[in-house]
Amino acid sequence: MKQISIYDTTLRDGTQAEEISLSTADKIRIAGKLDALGVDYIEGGWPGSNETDRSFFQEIRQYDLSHSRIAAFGSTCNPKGRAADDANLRALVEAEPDAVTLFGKTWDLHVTEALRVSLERNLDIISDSISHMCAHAPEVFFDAEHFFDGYRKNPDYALACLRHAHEAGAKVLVLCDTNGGSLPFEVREIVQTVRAALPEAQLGIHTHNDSETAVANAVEAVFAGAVQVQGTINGFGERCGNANLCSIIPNLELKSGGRFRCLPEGRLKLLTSTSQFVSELCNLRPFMRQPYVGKSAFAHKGGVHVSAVLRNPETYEHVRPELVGNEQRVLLSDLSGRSNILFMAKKYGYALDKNDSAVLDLLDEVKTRESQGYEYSTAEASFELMFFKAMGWSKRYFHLINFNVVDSMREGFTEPYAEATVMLKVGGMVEHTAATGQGQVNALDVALRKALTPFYPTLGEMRLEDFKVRVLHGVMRDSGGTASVVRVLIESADATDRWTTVGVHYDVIHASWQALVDSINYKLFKDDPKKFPVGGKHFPQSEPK
Ligand SMILES: CC(=O)SCCNC(=O)CCNC(=O)[C@H](O)C(C)(C)COP(=O)(O)OP(=O)(O)OC[C@H]1O[C@@H](n2cnc3c(N)ncnc32)[C@H](O)[C@@H]1OP(=O)(O)O
Ligand SMILES: CC(=O)C(=O)O
Repeated sequence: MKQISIYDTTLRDGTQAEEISLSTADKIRIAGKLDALGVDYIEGGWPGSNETDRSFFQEIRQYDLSHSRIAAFGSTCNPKGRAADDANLRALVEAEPDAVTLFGKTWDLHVTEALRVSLERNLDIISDSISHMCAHAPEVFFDAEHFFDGYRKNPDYALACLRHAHEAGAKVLVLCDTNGGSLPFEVREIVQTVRAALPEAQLGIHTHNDSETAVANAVEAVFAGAVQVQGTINGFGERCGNANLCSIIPNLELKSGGRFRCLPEGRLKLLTSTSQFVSELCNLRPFMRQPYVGKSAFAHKGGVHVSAVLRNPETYEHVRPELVGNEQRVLLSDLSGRSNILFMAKKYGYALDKNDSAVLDLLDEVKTRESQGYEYSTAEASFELMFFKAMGWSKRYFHLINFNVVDSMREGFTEPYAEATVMLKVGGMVEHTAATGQGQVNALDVALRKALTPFYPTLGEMRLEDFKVRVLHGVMRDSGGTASVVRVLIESADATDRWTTVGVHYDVIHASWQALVDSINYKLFKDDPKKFPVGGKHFPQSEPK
């Protein structure tokens, strides 16, 4: 089995993405996760560029990384001077990394148009910069910027640049598809040609995703002989992004017939949590449809798929989700069949029969409600309540007597004023509370919890995390009128769980009320020690976790 060196550039090229900006503290935390994942190199940034990157290299020295080596990035020296006097190269040395990666021009167009020097002078810049850096850093890699474009236009010159870097001491020559315009067949051919021209050199690959082929290009390069892959977690990076390591690593480890290994034994299963952690710190919502690590990567919605997957996961899953730390999910919707209900039942601890009337009734209810605008693939907590009700759970934690919400503007105030009153019956007592809030829904939420918390103190731990309203243009109110229906999705959380509930109505306040009530009922239900067994004819197989 051949070991492929994984070089992560999330902290450098990843931060060149339009919406990403990381502090030194963020970078340190991500570096810790990458080390735990077991990437070989973590490129921390460009010390000659800014204070955040400089301080990253200072701080990271205080940590004992278990596996990864820290790399610093920069350009070859300024064309007007020599490497020994170059401020950018000095900053790289002062950063004291384990490895330095220098990028240099290999496309003649860039030499004459961007650097504005002769082709000869650029070769001298490469040799001078690499040999200077080799004298000051433990390892030096050469990122051959625009190599594939350069090779297509002027192959002899592009190869001459590589040769100069190699002879000056670069350990790996990394072929970069900087503009992301290459296709896999070209990458394979060019990597093979370079290997034949420089048989003694080690090659790496660094691809961008402008043609949506960055992952395929990197994989092709490895099959053609590249030993190092540069990429980022989640494919974050300049323009359309870099090659996504969350796809490249499992592709190589799981699909090459055992030819390649990228991570230390047992680390592949950390991939999904690493991907989520990096998205979170970059303040980006994880991309659901991301292969391998996305929430939808192993989510089955169509009844035909679910039925087959329950019999044998291989029928609709290219790899087992556990291998990359992900999980199989089954979604409920109007495309569901009885198998979807059976899957959820099993998850909640019930072994039901496909012909059980409760299964048919639940499926019917899901389909009817979905046609009215409810959406259970996201709002699983609302479905869970519906499921347990069908299983015989009849406890009501509270009864609504009435609620009122007002929204008004008052003289002398610039912000609207929202107030809610709620009257409930809880355990035989009538509770009447009022609250103000930032908007009507917030006022309602506060009043509801104020009424209930004395009876159910754990509600104090619950937070409202997200509130989404969507107008459903295709769904009209029952009266046949022209007003559209709105769907409200509320995401709530406590210290251990996160759950989503749904409400649908032509009035946004009523839709919100439904979702709020489900959210509170779900919290009380999940914390209720008396919920099993629920009685009736459907007893759980075992208590679900
Ligand atoms: C393909 C890549 O992703 S490479 C990485 C790109 N990332 C970044 O650019 C982020 C960090 N960059 C920076 O902080 C700044 O651009 C700095 C500090 C590096 C330079 O800033 P400035 O000196 O103000 O120059 P500016 O950014 O306007 O232009 C880039 C300079 O680098 C030079 N340059 C570009 N590539 C190279 C190279 N391989 N070798 C030497 N010089 C180079 C350009 O010719 C230009 O210099 P000039 O204006 O003297 O002709
Ligand atoms: C070096 C680099 O980031 C590139 O060529 O894309």
